[in-house]
Amino acid sequence: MRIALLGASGQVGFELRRALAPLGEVVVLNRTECDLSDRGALCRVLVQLAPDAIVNAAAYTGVDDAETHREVAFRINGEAPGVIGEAARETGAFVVHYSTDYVFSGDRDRAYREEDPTGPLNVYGESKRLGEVRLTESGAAFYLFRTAWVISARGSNFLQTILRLAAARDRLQVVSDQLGAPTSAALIADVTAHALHQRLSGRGSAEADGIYHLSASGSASWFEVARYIVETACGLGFDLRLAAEAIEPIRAAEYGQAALRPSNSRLDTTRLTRQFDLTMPDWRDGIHWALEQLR
Ligand SMILES: NC(=O)C1=CN([C@@H]2O[C@H](COP(=O)(O)OP(=O)(O)OC[C@H]3O[C@@H](n4cnc5c(N)ncnc54)[C@H](OP(=O)(O)O)[C@@H]3O)[C@@H](O)[C@H]2O)C=CC1
Ligand SMILES: Cc1cn([C@H]2C[C@H](O)[C@@H](COP(=O)(O)OP(=O)(O)O[C@H]3O[C@@H](C)C(=O)[C@@H](O)[C@H]3O)O2)c(=O)[nH]c1=O
Ligand SMILES: [Mg+2]
Repeated sequence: MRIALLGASGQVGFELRRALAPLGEVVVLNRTECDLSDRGALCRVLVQLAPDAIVNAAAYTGVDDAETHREVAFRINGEAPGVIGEAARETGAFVVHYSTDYVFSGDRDRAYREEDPTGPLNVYGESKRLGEVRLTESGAAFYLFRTAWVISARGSNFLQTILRLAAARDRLQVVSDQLGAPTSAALIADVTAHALHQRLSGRGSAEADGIYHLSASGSASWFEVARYIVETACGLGFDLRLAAEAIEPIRAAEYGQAALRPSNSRLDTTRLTRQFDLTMPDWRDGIHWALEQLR
């Protein structure tokens, strides 16, 4: 079994290197070998390698930056998944790709299901939605995992940002009108490996290919998540200036960022847990684990 891995230096990609290793030979294709913004090179490298599976964890993830870098975000997040899909169809490879809660507008009052209509509020979300469409249209066999609020002990994410700010400041304002479930990169990688192993070993059927929502269970606002991070870090002995009680809730409109974000980012994981016989752990477990790793 040969698996081509794109985006191995990212949060999810790093964990995938570990999680996919028992499935076979993992061929890491970094940006110099395989730039997702170079259509021709991407297709050529993948066709030449002819792997059994292509796992694409590479993406343009700067949500605010994407507002002013629309073209590059669309090339990497929108067009590249189509190119990967075409190469996969040509060589018979199975594709794993990732998308985001930001494909939704967030105006529903329940967790989003796979078939709910999309309606991105920002350029990043629009570009990721185009990637979903392009991969689907390519005719390749795929799992597309929509995840949300990725955290990890490495890389750039909300957990790292809050720890950095908590070490330097004694007051912090965090938005309390956006709900979701922080999901650890390790969980995403482990679920991917489990699902891919079933599919490639012939125990998973092609009828179950397609889109799955993959997030930790439970939900909270960014404000509640920030308080949990600081409380837990203090309990684990981190040296922080900021006390959890000194974090104040504010509304997103007051915080003011370049890109709009959905107020409801909750994903319904019923399809995933039923299909692969899984239980999604609470979001707090992922944060706790990442903090223990950092300690
Ligand atoms: N982060 C989050 O909160 C969420 C992420 N997702 C999705 O999950 C997936 C993984 O995200 P995450 O691990 O957080 O991403 P990261 O931002 O941590 O990593 C992105 C990866 O993509 C690579 N990359 C970026 N541009 C290119 C390019 N032009 N050619 C080749 N490689 C490139 C980066 O390489 P380099 O190191 O060289 O820059 C890096 O390895 C993505 O599809 C993302 O959209 C979904 C929901 C939430
Ligand atoms: C650091 C900070 C953030 N915030 C807010 C801003 C924002 O609404 C929220 C989270 O901040 P971030 O910059 O981490 O959010 P963001 O980069 O939008 O995170 C998103 O990334 C992309 C890639 C995804 O796909 C999404 O699932 C989601 O994880 O917290 C505060 O209110 N105060 C603060 O001090
Ligand atoms: Mg960000």
